[in-house]
Amino acid sequence: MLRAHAASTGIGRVRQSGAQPAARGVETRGLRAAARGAVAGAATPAHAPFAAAPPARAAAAAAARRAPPPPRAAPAGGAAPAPRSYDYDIITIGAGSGGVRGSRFAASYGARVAVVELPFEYISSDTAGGVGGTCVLRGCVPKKLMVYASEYASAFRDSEGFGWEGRPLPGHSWTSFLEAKRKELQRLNGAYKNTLKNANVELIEGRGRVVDAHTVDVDGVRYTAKNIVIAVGGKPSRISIPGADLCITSDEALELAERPNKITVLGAGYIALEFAGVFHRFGAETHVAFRAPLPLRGFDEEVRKFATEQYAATGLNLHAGLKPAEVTRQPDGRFAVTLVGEDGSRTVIKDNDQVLMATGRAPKTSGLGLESAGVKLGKKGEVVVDDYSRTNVPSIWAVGDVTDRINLTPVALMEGMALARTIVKGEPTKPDYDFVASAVFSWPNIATVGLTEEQAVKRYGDVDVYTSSFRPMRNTISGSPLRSFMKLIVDAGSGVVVGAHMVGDDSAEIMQGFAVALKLGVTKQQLDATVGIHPTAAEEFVTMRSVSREVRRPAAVAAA
Ligand SMILES: Cc1cc2nc3c(=O)[nH]c(=O)nc-3n(C[C@H](O)[C@H](O)[C@H](O)COP(=O)(O)OP(=O)(O)OC[C@H]3O[C@@H](n4cnc5c(N)ncnc54)[C@H](O)[C@@H]3O)c2cc1C
Ligand SMILES: NC(=O)c1ccc[n+]([C@@H]2O[C@H](COP(=O)([O-])OP(=O)(O)OC[C@H]3O[C@@H](n4cnc5c(N)ncnc54)[C@H](O)[C@@H]3O)[C@@H](O)[C@H]2O)c1
Repeated sequence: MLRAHAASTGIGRVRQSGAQPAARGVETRGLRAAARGAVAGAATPAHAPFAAAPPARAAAAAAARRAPPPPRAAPAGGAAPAPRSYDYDIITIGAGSGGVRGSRFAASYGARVAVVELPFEYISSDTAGGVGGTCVLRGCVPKKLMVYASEYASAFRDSEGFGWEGRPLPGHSWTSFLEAKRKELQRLNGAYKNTLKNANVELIEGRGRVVDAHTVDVDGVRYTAKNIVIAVGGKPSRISIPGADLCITSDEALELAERPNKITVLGAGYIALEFAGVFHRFGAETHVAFRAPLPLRGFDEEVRKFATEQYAATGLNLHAGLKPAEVTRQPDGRFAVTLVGEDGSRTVIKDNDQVLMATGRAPKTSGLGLESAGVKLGKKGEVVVDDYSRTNVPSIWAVGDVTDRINLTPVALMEGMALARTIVKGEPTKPDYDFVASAVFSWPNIATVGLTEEQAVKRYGDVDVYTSSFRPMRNTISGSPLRSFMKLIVDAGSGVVVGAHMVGDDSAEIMQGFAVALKLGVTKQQLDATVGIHPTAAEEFVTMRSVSREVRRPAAVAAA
């Protein structure tokens, strides 16, 4: 079965069948389902915050476009007197995961919707972006394509143990890969535009800026809307050290004209470890430098330790407990990175072709006009929203990374869909953040759902921990030293599984199914009663019979 990324689903996947283009086929299904919802919504207009007009009105409104409206008094808090009619029911700024999904669903429920997006470029800036957003154009998709490309290198090496001969390894053309990847991104960008068109969402290309509680400016043209949705996502944030401007970010790492021979990655979060894995598998001498004793802050402590051992076993160079101090250009054009330890000691990593700064991302709110419209921003510049994604200005809402809740595509999709229901259908819907699974597509993969052991102990006090570390069957004769690790965390009181974690091949694929089980409240007993699929690594999750650790709260605390 062929699987491809589909415009319709944000990050969903589609079966390719028949002559119908994959993205289209699924979109039709999605829209049909959504259209059914629209009929249901239309039957109860009294509950809706506004009466939705036929989509044709949106086009007419756009055609009758407009000199800037006369200035309105817009006191902070958005309490400006509302005009009698608006160009749109909803204008969304940003056509990424959250913006596209929310707009599409809102339109399917009958709202007049427009979405504003910057023109397409591979590398984003204040003036460039593209329909599809970060995930599709410079995040999940191109990153995963790079991961796939790099995996062949270790697969070729491992195949020798199984009798495949043919040293040296086949050569890799970076240029052909880059071309293929770019073509795919262009296809996806087009598919997403079609998705919007088919859903009757008007696309306005340009840079959006909020003027007041009901007005958006796009490169000098003003549009009014009953509701404004901010879905502008985030951008890489550079730490302020001398030579920061010499570093690349994830945007550029996806677009390098040549494969680096040596690279240093600063930071040890998702992006750092995923790109480190890619370049390392491609054969680059790869260094990862980070401040903490272990990478992947926020992950289960035991998982962090195990993953660190595995990263080291692949030959990745890890530099723990070091702060980046400076990046300089050497006379030969390459780069030197200086790191400083807590004790003031200095480590210099020389001769890097690239230095990747993967030190986090920041909400893209500067210059968006939010403060002058009275919208409250947080410390990182994130838009502060309530449980329904509403800001302190009642007609302005925000979804996705710009709100800095859980910065993942499926979460942005969920928030967009919930918001469409809230605004258009008049059914206040909170996104549900329980048991959001995620994966780090590093070498090896890490996947997780639910609580870490540390969080579980804090929440439940008495916790049973089941762990298993093993050499996967493939690696018994492939020669790869890599092992896998699985961990289940059980609330000892109820027997409910509250956390599942894995380090190893296929862990992202395996964890998706366990996320469903945990979301439904699976107990350890029910996992034990499940028959495994043999021989797989996944079966280990249903065959961990002996408890590795019983963590119990101190008697005094239990008695209190
Ligand atoms: C390298 C990388 C890898 C990632 N990998 C994964 C992964 O594997 N899995 C996962 O779940 N998540 C991943 N993410 C995170 C994921 O990409 C984001 O969580 C997701 O894209 C957030 O969607 P969004 O709608 O909030 O914003 P975005 O997708 O960022 O979309 C925002 C859009 O708004 C546009 N915009 C910004 N300002 C304006 C303006 N003023 N006017 C008009 N348009 C504007 C931008 O051009 C952009 O298209 C990754 C991120 C990165 C950077
Ligand atoms: N596979 C996925 O699902 C995936 C992949 C990539 C990104 N994402 C999302 O994007 C978000 C951003 O990813 P990210 O890796 O950029 O962020 P992150 O928060 O995961 O990691 C940032 C890293 O930079 C370090 N850092 C921050 N400030 C620093 C400083 N001043 N000096 C030195 N180090 C510093 C942090 O300690 C951390 O190691 C993630 O949190 C995740 O939600 C998800």
